[in-house]
Amino acid sequence: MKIQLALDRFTIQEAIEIAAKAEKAIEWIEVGTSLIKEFGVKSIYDIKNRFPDKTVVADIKTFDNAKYEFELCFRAGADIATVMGAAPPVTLRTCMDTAGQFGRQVMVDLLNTQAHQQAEIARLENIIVCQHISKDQQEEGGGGTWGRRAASRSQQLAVAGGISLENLAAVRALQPDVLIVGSAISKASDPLLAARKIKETWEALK
Ligand SMILES: O=C(CO)[C@H](O)[C@H](O)COP(=O)(O)O
Repeated sequence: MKIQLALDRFTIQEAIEIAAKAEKAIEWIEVGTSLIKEFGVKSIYDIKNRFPDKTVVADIKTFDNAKYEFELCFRAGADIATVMGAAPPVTLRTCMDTAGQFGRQVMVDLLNTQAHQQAEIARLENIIVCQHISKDQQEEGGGGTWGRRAASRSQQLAVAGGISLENLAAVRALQPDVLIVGSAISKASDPLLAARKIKETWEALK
């Protein structure tokens, strides 16, 4: 299991400082959608530049204009960029093609996808699918559940949305490859300790 630290609603400098604190206990760093919207692809560039050995995920949540947006992310140094699974099939194909040209990867966010879209996505090879309970669903309270692992063995499963020590057992049952954790680490008084506790608890749940 890898931890992807999601950095949202910070300045670039704050995001770098939090990632630096948690660095030893996380594998992937997500440049959150909010950072990309507020500061542009400079946020991706600065974070990859500071953490060249980490896998950097640009959570751009592409829905259209896939080639342009994915090229922006990859040229800025992202190893992985995200696309919404509810986007038109041509957009998903273009993301896959663009990632292939750069030797990078695609994460497909299943938020609000319909069954027929999930079935199409399950056929894609070598992607990361993300089961995601959105911020709005979290804030509304109790809305949304994480789905199950897709059929394709070449796909990795990531799970996101309000993950904390309290719901780790439920998340563990989904057998994800990647745990996307934001606030539970980034808002903790000691982000390194918070990330380590998640890892230890995860191991203890085996
Ligand atoms: O994609 C996201 C928001 O759109 C975040 O990465 C995700 O929600 C993780 O943050 P948190 O653990 O605070 O929910």
